[in-house]
Amino acid sequence: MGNVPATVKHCLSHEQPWLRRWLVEDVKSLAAHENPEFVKIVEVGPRDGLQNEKEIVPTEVKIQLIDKLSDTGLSVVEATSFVSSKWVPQMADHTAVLQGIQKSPNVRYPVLTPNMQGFQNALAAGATEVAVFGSASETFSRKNINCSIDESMLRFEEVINAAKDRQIPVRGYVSCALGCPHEGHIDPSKVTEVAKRLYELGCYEVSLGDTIGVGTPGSMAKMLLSVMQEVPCSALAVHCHDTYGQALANILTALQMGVCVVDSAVAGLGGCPYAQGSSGNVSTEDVLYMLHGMGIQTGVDLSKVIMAGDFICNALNRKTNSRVAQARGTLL
Ligand SMILES: CC(C)(COP(=O)([O-])OP(=O)([O-])OC[C@H]1O[C@@H](n2cnc3c(N)ncnc32)[C@H](O)[C@@H]1OP(=O)([O-])[O-])[C@@H](O)C(=O)NCCC(=O)NCCSC(=O)C[C@@](C)(O)CC(=O)[O-]
Repeated sequence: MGNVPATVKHCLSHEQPWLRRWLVEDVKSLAAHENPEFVKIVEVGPRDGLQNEKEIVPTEVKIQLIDKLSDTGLSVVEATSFVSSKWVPQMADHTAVLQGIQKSPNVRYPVLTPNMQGFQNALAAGATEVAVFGSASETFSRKNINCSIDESMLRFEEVINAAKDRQIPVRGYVSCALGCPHEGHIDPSKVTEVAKRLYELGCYEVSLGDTIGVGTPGSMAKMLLSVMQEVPCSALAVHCHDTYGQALANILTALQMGVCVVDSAVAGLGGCPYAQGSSGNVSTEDVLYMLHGMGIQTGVDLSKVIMAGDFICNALNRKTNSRVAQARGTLL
């Protein structure tokens, strides 16, 4: 058991028979996953990072932010949301943003589409990749997208089928994967069920969201162990908010379990409009610093991301949430 990740040892110490059986069978392949060589970063700052801003951010600022991020080596920059402007006024300029950016051939620009109306608007604006977003919590689903989990799956199925016809890749999100602002604890089996449904409907990647940043390496490991029984690890991403300061530890746990895709936001911007009290996403700068320090490649230039972070923080008149950006110049 010498090579077994610490998180797994911790789980073993809990003596759960199902977990023990699973671990005995699979622990070798799990250990072999330690430290992936390459991690794909999905930059969600322009969408998840800005959607909760009280003051409307000028469209030109959003465009400049995305253009700066496109020049950092990032391969995915989530650009905006085709949701109702009554629900999320900050994303009302989705079409202007998507059409105003300088699209780099090396970068993909997914946009959120909760239903067919959003999908059609996104297509008309020139979107070439979309994302549907579900939840493992019934209450959060109703508050966020105004329908039950089952109803959301019917909407997503329509979007995914329409996207398949046009060969448009669809990413899926599962919110509240480690806790819900309304229901509290969410059972890993519920996360697994929703993730599996999204994957089986045709999402090429399912991002597991700690929407309110309450997870710990313990709950992340338990949740992933459950989800990985139904969805291949290669199709999973983690999306951590940093409310309780656990995001990097949770990401490290996911990496040790074989996850190779991490969502993050430049300058640690963010928060969900339907998850009061949740703080920003883990900052891209801090994730990059950790990954590069572990010898993991990302293809992303940290100093350029820091500059993009400076730009948006100046525009918002805000101090960065990135610890790496704060430390720069004092320690390096
Ligand atoms: C999903 C809806 C649209 C349903 O909203 P609804 O009100 O239930 O929709 P409806 O079908 O009943 O239609 C009502 C009105 O909305 C319009 N409408 C209907 N659909 C659209 C659309 N796509 N775009 C623009 N308008 C739309 C529709 O045209 C109609 O307009 P009206 O006739 O009243 O003038 C709404 O609830 C909504 O926009 N919610 C916002 C959800 C959101 O953006 N949440 C934040 C992102 S999720 C997140 O941050 C979590 C994540 C992904 O980051 C991961 C994590 O951290 O966990």
